[in-house]
Amino acid sequence: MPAQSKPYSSLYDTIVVGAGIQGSFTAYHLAQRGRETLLLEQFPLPHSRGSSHGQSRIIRHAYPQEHYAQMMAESYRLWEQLEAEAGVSLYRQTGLLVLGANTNPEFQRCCRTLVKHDVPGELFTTESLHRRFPGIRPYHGEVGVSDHTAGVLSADRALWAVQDGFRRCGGALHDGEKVTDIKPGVVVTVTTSRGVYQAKSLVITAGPWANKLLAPLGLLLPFQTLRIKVCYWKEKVPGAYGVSANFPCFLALCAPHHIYGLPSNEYPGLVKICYHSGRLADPEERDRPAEASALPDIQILQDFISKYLPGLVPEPAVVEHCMYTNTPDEDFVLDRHPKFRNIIIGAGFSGHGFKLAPVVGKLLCQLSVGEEPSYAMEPFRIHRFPALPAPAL
Ligand SMILES: Cc1cc2nc3c(=O)[nH]c(=O)nc-3n(C[C@H](O)[C@H](O)[C@H](O)COP(=O)(O)OP(=O)(O)OC[C@H]3O[C@@H](n4cnc5c(N)ncnc54)[C@H](O)[C@@H]3O)c2cc1C
Ligand SMILES: O=C(O)[C@@H]1CCCCN1
Repeated sequence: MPAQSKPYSSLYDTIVVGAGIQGSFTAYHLAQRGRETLLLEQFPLPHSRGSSHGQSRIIRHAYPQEHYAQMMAESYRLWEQLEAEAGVSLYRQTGLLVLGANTNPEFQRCCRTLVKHDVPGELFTTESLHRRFPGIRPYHGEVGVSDHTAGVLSADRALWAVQDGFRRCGGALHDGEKVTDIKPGVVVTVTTSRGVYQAKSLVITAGPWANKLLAPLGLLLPFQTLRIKVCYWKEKVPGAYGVSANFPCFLALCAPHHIYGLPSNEYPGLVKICYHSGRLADPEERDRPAEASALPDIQILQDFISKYLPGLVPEPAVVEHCMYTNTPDEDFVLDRHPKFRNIIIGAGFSGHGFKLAPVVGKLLCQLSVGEEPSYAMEPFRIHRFPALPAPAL
């Protein structure tokens, strides 16, 4: 049994299910407020089966949607606070370049939020873009806008730091302990592979497993769980696309799904470039071989690299895997269960939730303690989905 566990059937203030970045930050905020909190994780930590593992994630102010752009100032502050508390560096500033046609509405919305939030950056014409970033060829005459505040978060290290911070505030983290049953009530009863616990509120942050826990609670959210290929591409001249050469992160606004990249850093000589989509996959069978008709994501990336990034070898050198849990509008779900109001759901982070985890965790903590959330929650409500199945309870 973990050192900090309470006896069988102990009563906690809050139980958080899932120790990915969102559950870990939620638990950290709860413990910082002195709430007795239990964080349960099905796999031994660290693990690479969900969405929060790996070396790197982009952090940026450049968002087309105002509701995310306005959370970023606080998110940067909370990341900085965690770095100071943990005594580790989690963020490296690299800047980010958004590439698109100047008529692209998403590109224009990004430019507007950057101006509105006074984010330092520059606009690039097709010509000035190529002059400033000779490694990029704007193949279809794209223009660019940069966000100088953007950079890379060290994902694995961040996850460890927040879990460590949670424990230092007195929180109990049980890994290798799967939640198998949830009984709603004024006091929620949670059964796991090792015991039974009770809490006044429950937060479900189970990533791609969210619907597996929600279905027995009469709720199926319209999530698509996707397996994403995390591809690294070799530089023809080592370091040419590296952080030390001031190469930025980039986000190319391509149809139907964006392509994004991070400068070479974690694996020297290799640049991370991925497609912002993947094939449908159950997280329990993530690596089951694809059907012949599977998404041609690698070919799409090879084609992009040949056209736009001539200094890279257009063959992936390393391929890793990670899960997205997408909502139809790619906005998160941060809400109470429609029937069981002391059960809070944080899910559907749609491939862009890591940078916002400090604020997401704060909002889920506020919902679970019954406080008014610090931001307008409308974009994240469950009732935005029209055809929810009627709760079977
Ligand atoms: C390839 C890739 C690139 C990305 N790039 C970026 C980026 O650049 N910037 C950015 O901001 N975001 C990015 N994201 C998105 C970000 O990583 C995710 O939004 C975030 O990690 C989601 O975290 P989570 O805690 O919701 O899910 P997870 O990390 O999956 O955590 C859920 C946890 O719940 C546990 N769990 C599930 N069921 C149970 C159960 N029954 N009992 C106990 N535990 C359970 C799981 O084991 C898991 O550990 C990217 C994601 C991927 C996959
Ligand atoms: O959240 C981000 O910044 C990136 C953008 C591109 C897709 C993956 N996530």
